[in-house]
Amino acid sequence: MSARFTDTLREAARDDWQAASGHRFVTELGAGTIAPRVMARYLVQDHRFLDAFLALLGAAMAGTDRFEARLRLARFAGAVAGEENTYFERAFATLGVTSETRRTAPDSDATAGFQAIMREAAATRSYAAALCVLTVAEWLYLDWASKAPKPLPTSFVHAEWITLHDNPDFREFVAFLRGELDRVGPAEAALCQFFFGRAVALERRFFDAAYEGDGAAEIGR
Ligand SMILES: Cc1ncc(C[n+]2csc(CCO)c2C)c(N)n1
Repeated sequence: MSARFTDTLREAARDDWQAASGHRFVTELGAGTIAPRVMARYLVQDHRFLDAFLALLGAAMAGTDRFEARLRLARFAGAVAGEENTYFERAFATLGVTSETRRTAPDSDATAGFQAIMREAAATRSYAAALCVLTVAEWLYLDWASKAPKPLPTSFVHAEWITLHDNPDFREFVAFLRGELDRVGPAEAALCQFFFGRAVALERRFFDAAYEGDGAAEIGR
């Protein structure tokens, strides 16, 4: 039996995939030992990621050839715009991240890189290219979150960031994205490799960035 197209893409990006899904950030999050300033720095950047992510979801919604897929993407967009946003607000309040910090902290290179690749994927007007970046962002998060140790850490800031990415709805959405990419990707295989591989490398860098920048502008001091 031949491998699924999405398995082939992941295999080609294996080093970065494993480095990201087994990252120090993931281990410390699961153990509940992550430094509050690291978590704060990560979430400030991730909230910006979410904005470009929704724009990319819109591009996929516009680009798909199937009504069923458009509905599924639209439902997900609604869920993201609702629930996850309240997580960020509650987490920022608990971590003492002010609106001033959220506004003025500069984009990390990884954040800028993600915003660029999401814009680039949207600009190709290729449903497959948009799906590649979306699939990496969801599937890689499901991968590490589903391997988190139980019981979950006691703080909602940690536990909810895990359960947001490891629950039946999310699992089903990843399965949907992979199915779509398996369906439309092979016709644009080179383009897919290009976007998928770079997106995985950016996920790794995004976690790295949470541990960088302990300079004067550090969040949480
Ligand atoms: C760098 C980074 N990569 C992937 C995700 C995962 N993710 C992005 S948007 C979204 C939908 C709402 O849960 C999910 C799961 C993230 N948060 N940050």
